[in-house]
Amino acid sequence: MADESTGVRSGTPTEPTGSQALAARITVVGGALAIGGGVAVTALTGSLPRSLQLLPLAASILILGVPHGAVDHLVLPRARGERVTRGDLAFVGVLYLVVGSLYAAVWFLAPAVAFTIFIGITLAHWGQGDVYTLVELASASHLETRSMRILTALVRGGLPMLVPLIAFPAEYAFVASALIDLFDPAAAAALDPIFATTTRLAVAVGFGTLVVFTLANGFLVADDRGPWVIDAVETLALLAYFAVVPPLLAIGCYFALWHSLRHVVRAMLLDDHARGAVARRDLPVAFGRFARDAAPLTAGAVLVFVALGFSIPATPATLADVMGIYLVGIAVLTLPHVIVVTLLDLEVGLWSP
Ligand SMILES: CC1=C(/C=C/C(C)=C/C=C/C(C)=C/C=O)C(C)(C)CCC1
Ligand SMILES: [Fe+2]
Repeated sequence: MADESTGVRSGTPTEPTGSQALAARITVVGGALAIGGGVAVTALTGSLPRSLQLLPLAASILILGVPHGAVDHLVLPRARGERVTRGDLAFVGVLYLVVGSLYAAVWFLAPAVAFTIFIGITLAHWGQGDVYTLVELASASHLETRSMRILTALVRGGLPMLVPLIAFPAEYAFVASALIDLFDPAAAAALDPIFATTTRLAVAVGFGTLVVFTLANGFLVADDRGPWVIDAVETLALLAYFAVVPPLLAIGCYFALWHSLRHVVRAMLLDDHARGAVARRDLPVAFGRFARDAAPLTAGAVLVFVALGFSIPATPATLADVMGIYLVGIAVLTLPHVIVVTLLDLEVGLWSP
């Protein structure tokens, strides 16, 4: 069905199909809920206690967040129009086992290094997800070159990873310690220079320059200014969002309703049944299909979190410890997930336009 094509191989943006148009609307609604909800809660409550700020992140264990990666064993064959074979399952299983174990070992041996890697992976991965949505669902003509796509990925990933560092250094340091202390309470001090005013100032100037340069360049090269406006509005809205909403709350809402929802929609468009349901505007069926596909490995991920909780040197005693275990678990599962998503990107030519 050419009408339902989800390929971007041509490099030339095409008119979105019916299911893509609805998919794009879903991402806009999710994004507006995350940003509107986060800003409204912050405006109404001032500074919410951490235990309440953590609620969206906690919900992401079962809602959208963890499940978005739990279909990794299905997406590649579906993107190729093939049936899912035992070989596909084995490939993703071994990938998760090998890459996840190696990276878990880094957490045990050098937790401050592992944390820094985590921030870098997340920056690249959340950036790559937004580039996919802009190219595929918003038909962004200003992202026709690989260099514009890479710049945009750095901007989009930098918003959640760098703006909180500039705006909320104490919260950022708290989260860094919560994760690192699980393995070695002395190790977090190595990251102190990152939170120094001069470092944050340099990050602010460097990242601000990148944002302005990327948006200005996009404006100049865009054939169609509509998608560029979407890109610019989203970028500035996320910039403001991460600058004012306390990061635990901000990241929790963003992870579920921005990054994960966008990937869930992408996965639904790759599945014949879910895509058909989206085309019929039957969202309960589309999300139901996704939930069924994601359920077994979401449960598997929860087992990984529990196993991690038992393996760390410390005995988890506080909410910060539990949050730390969840985030380290996500980190370990995210590295293989990034490899699958990158293969998926390559499948549709996202990085060779
Ligand atoms: C919670 C939190 C942080 C880190 C969150 C990260 C790094 C989350 C990564 C999630 C991933 C990779 C999900 C999978 O797609 C920061 C930025 C230190 C700031 C303080 C709050
Ligand atoms: Fe992801």
